Parts: sequence; structure tokens; C-alpha cells
Amino acid sequence: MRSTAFPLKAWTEKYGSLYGYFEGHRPILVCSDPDILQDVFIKKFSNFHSRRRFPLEERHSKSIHLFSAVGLRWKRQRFVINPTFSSIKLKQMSPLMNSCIDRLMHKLDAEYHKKTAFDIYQLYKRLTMDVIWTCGFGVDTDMQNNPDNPYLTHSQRIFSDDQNNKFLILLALLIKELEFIWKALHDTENNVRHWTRKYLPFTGAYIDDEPSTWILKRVEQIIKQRKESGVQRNDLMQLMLESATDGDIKDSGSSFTQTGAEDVPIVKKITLKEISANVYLFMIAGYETTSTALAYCTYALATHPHEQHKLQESIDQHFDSESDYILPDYDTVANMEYLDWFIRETLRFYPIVPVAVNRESSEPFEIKGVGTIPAGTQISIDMYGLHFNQELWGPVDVNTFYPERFRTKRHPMAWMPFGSGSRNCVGMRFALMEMKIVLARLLKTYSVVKCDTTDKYFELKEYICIHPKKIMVNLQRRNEPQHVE
Ligand code: HEM
Repeated sequence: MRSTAFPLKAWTEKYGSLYGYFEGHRPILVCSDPDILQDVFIKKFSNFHSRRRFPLEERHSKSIHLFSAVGLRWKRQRFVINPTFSSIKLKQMSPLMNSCIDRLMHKLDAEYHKKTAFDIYQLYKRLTMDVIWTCGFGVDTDMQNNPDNPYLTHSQRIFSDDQNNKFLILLALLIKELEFIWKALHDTENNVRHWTRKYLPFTGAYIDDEPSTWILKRVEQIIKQRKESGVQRNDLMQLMLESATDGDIKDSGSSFTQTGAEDVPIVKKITLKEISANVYLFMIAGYETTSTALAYCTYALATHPHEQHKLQESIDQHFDSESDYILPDYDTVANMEYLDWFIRETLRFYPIVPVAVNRESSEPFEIKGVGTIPAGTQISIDMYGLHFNQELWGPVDVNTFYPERFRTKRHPMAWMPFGSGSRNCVGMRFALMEMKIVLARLLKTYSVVKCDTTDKYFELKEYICIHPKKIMVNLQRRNEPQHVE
């Protein structure tokens, strides 16, 4: 898949805050006007409750997850899943999260003692995968110590652009009318791979399982074991299992806007197939995004020593010398205001998945001064256009890294790295808590120091996420006077 966010940025500069383009035969409206976006994402949500369909995405299967579900099926799943990310649940998860961060701190200590520059992004990727398997699904995989761990390697392949289905995705984009053929080819290829490996094990050395199929099969096994063992844990999977039903659920009505559909009482239930699909989704949604966000924060620390120092001082204020050994938890980091601004400013500069933030209209919609757009119109946002709009973010230059700009109240749509409205990122608070605890612990002990190759490897590429190649840095202990390099 080619990059989409970077061309949109260039087109917005050329054509303004609202324009259209075609993907194959499909017209897309691109918007970075915050008032129109507020209508689309918030005020008229009942008309814009779906995202545009990804090529080859199956929307009506029984094992649909929250990201792809539409209409009342999405509403029901979101109703069950929202409370799994409540403050109380997150508080209960922070000790588990800290145990994963302990393992990261050991790795950082080992890197520190080598006294050479290293790629901290790789360590963050293993951490975030460890966190999601531990806090999300109660599985301890030791992946921070073992880079060849299959859970890690398969998830990494989902986000690498060397996937076999690239060509089919391109065909689905260009010739949408024949998508049923591309989808059938895609499914057949996956099944052939899976069954060949299963019944002819020697082929495993030559044929890779399709990574999402591999992960989904493992997830199904984990759910089965959890159900059979009856073990209760404080994790995301447990909370979903508490609302589980073995049977099918018929969501009455297909649209939010059909008469009376809004008033149909939502069943607080989720099927086992949907749980598997959502476990898989949380894993892919929480892994690359959060590790990349941490990577960008670390780059910002290395390249802005003054802001790093300020952040360290503000973090120190939350620990007194008597309680240095106490690990930061949900409440501690929730009160670290400058840390919050620092992360927000980093994500303003480096949004991670702009491609995920879009909506599709289910009814015709009036845009003031433009006219009526028909039902089925897809609206993408140019996140760079919003995040670097001087009128929304001034008076300090938008190209200056300045966390304090978040002290001022801004337009509700000016900052959208987690999307917006009822369909925003359900894992946002989980991700922010994880990032804050990591950064508070990192900066309590170390300063991040830029090295000769930091900028060289900070080369951004987009494949679903916009990510840097590597984050090469040195660490310096805060109680040690001189720089490493
Ligand atoms: C820094 C980390 C993260 C970023 C930048 C991020 C970003 C996003 C964005 C932009 C969306 C689309 C929102 C919209 O359309 O308005 C989204 C949706 C979603 N995210 Fe995240 N995300 C992150 C972490 C997580 C984590 C940790 C989880 C779960 C453990 C998660 C689960 C989801 C789910 C399930 C959706 C779909 C929500 C729905 O359709 O109702 N995300 N995320």
C-alpha cells in the first residue's frame, strides 16, 4: 500500500481544506476544516458511524471486530468493550504493566552499560507486545528477552510492507467492482498455506503461514483454555468473556438512522467469535501504534534537551526521596501535566495512523457553502493540515516543538491522533497510561542523548502506521556528569 498521508499534506497546501480525489473509481473527500470535521465526527455521528472499507475487508462475517463492524453490530460491541478500558480497570492493570516495564528497564540498563548507541524502538516494540499479551490476555510470552518469539515475529509481519497480499489490495483499490474475485483469491491463498503447513509439516520451512491467520488460531486456543480452566484474571479478555454468549446475536436493524433504530435496546453481549476477533484487533491496534508513539517521544527527548530537562524536573516533583522506589501508577502519571503536554505535542508533530481516521456517510449530507454530498461519500482527513494549522495552534510557530501550547484550550478537532467522537480510539487511555509510565520511569533514571546516527535513521515511512526506521540514541544516567558520546 502506498503512503496516503504525505500526498494529502501536499494537496491540502495546493487545493485548500476541502477537495476530492479518486482511488480507482472511488471518490474520496479530503477535509482539514475543523468545523466541517466537528459536524462529521461529532454532531452528525448518526450519519457517519462507519469508516470507509479497507480493500479486502470483510464487514459482515460473524467474526467481525470493533474496527470493521458497522451499524448496530458496532454499537453493541462498543457498548461491551468501552468499560474494559475504564479508569478502574486501568488502575487494576497498572501493576501488570509495571512488571512488563521492569523487563524493559533491565534491557535499558544492559544497553547503558555497553556505552554505545542502540535502537530503542526495537525494545519498545517488544515491550508493547508484552504489555498487550500480559495485560490484555494474561499470556506471558517472554518476548522482551526473545526477539524470535513467534507472537512477536508474526505481529511484526502484519505491519511490514512485504506482505503477499499487497498486489491483491492494489487490485481491490483500482478495480473495486471485481473485489469478490480478489477476496476469493486472497482467502484461497491463505487456506492453501494453512492446510499445506498443517498436513505437510516439512513445507513449514518454505511456506509462511499468513500472519493474521496464525495469530487468530492462537487466540482461539487461548480463549478455549481460559474457558476450560475457569481461571479469572483482571484483564481485557476476562471482561469480554463475562459478556460472552455461545450463540449468535441478531442485531435488529442495519443502520443507526432507520426509524427507531437508535431506540432499540442494545444487548450487552458479545459472541465468542467476536471476542477472538477483538483480541486479535487489540493486539495489532495496540502494538505498533504505542511503540511508535514511544519512539517519537524518545526522538523528541533526544532532539530537545531543554524540554527533556524540564520534563525530568516536573516528573521529579511527583516523587519524594523517601518514596523513590515506589513505581508510578495510574494516579501518579494522571497528575503529570507537563508529561501529558509533551506526549500530545509529540503526537501533533508525528501522528501515527491518519489513514484510520475517516468516515462514510449513510445519508446525503449538506456541507455549508459546498452543497449536498451523496450517501456513501467517504471522508478522509488531512491530519497534517490540522496539526500544522497556525490559526489553530498559534501564536508560537507550529513548526516549533512547544509542549506548553497545550496549556491553551484549542478547537476540539485540532488534535486528532486518536480520532474523535464516539468512534474514537477505544484504547487511547490504555496507550497513554502505558506511555506515561514508561517515560516517567525512563526519565527518572536516564537522560536520552542524541548520537551521530539519530537523524540518519529517523526516516519516516508509511505502511498503515507512519513510523521511523530506527531511533538510535545513547542513555546517560542522570547522576553521572558527562555525556556518553
Ligand atoms: C498511541 C497509540 C494509539 C494510537 C495513536 C491509536 C490510534 C487510533 C486511531 C486514529 C483510531 C481511529 C479512530 C477514529 O476513527 O476516530 C483508532 C481506533 C481504534 N483503536 Fe487505537 N490507537 C492507539 C492505541 C490503541 C490501543 C492500545 C488499543 C487497544 C488495546 C487500540 C484499539 C483501537 C480500537 C479497538 C479501535 C477501533 C474503535 C472503533 O471503531 O470503535 N488502540 N486508534
